[in-house]
Amino acid sequence: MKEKGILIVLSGPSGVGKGTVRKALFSEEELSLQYSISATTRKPREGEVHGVDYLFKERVEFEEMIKNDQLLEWAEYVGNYYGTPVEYVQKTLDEGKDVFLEIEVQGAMQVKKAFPEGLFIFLAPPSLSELRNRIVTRGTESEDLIHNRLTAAKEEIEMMDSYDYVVENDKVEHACDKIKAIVTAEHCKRSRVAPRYKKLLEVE
Ligand SMILES: Nc1ncnc2c1ncn2[C@@H]1O[C@H](COP(=O)(O)OP(=O)(O)OP(=O)(O)O)[C@@H](O)[C@H]1O
Ligand SMILES: Nc1nc2c(ncn2[C@@H]2O[C@H](COP(=O)(O)O)[C@@H](O)[C@H]2O)c(=O)[nH]1
Repeated sequence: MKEKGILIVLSGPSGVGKGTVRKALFSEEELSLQYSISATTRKPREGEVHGVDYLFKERVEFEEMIKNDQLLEWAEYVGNYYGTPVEYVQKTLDEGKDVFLEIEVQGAMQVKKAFPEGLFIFLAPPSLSELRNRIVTRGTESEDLIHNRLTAAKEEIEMMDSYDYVVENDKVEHACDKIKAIVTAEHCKRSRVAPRYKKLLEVE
């Protein structure tokens, strides 16, 4: 039977740099990660593309997905729904490929229940003032939404102990190198090489 891929979950407060670090990680060919595109009812930001950044849905469409059990997890975050389509995740893991989810904390905790064997990484900001600075500098959110996201951030940061690893995003390259090392080590830990050696020893 084919060895399953690893389900990698990256969480962290809005603006910490999850998307930026993810893009850096995906340029690392040796990791060969598959990105799970989330569904959301949030309106697209300038430059965001349906089917690339998100599957943009109306609320009724999203609620249909919930009703039809099409989501591995979902959460309401700062007034919008976000969720992970289950079919892609299941199919890709079964093909032996690693799947990468970039999701907030409530959803990550649901995934942990369904996939305790997943690899859970929390990306932390150097400080709350730097977090605020990053959301403001990105320029995608109104002052009200920045306030709401920072309020959610404080609750999210309190949950970081529930993750397997906490990585500080001080510099993108450093955070990326650390996550790469974590994923590589996880592969070594789960490697099928070990049973192969056991078989060799039987022959001896
Ligand atoms: N290490 C870093 N140092 C300085 N700026 C950073 C760093 N990482 C990301 N940024 C910047 O911070 C802003 C937010 O980054 P990004 O959009 O990747 O965050 P996010 O965690 O994916 O946010 P969200 O959850 O809201 O989608 C961007 O302008 C990005 O360029
Ligand atoms: N629980 C889930 N959270 C998700 C999913 N996709 C993205 N997210 C997280 O939502 C917030 C806000 O995202 P934004 O794009 O509006 O800034 C952020 O923390 C994302 O990581 C998902 O499928 N499920």
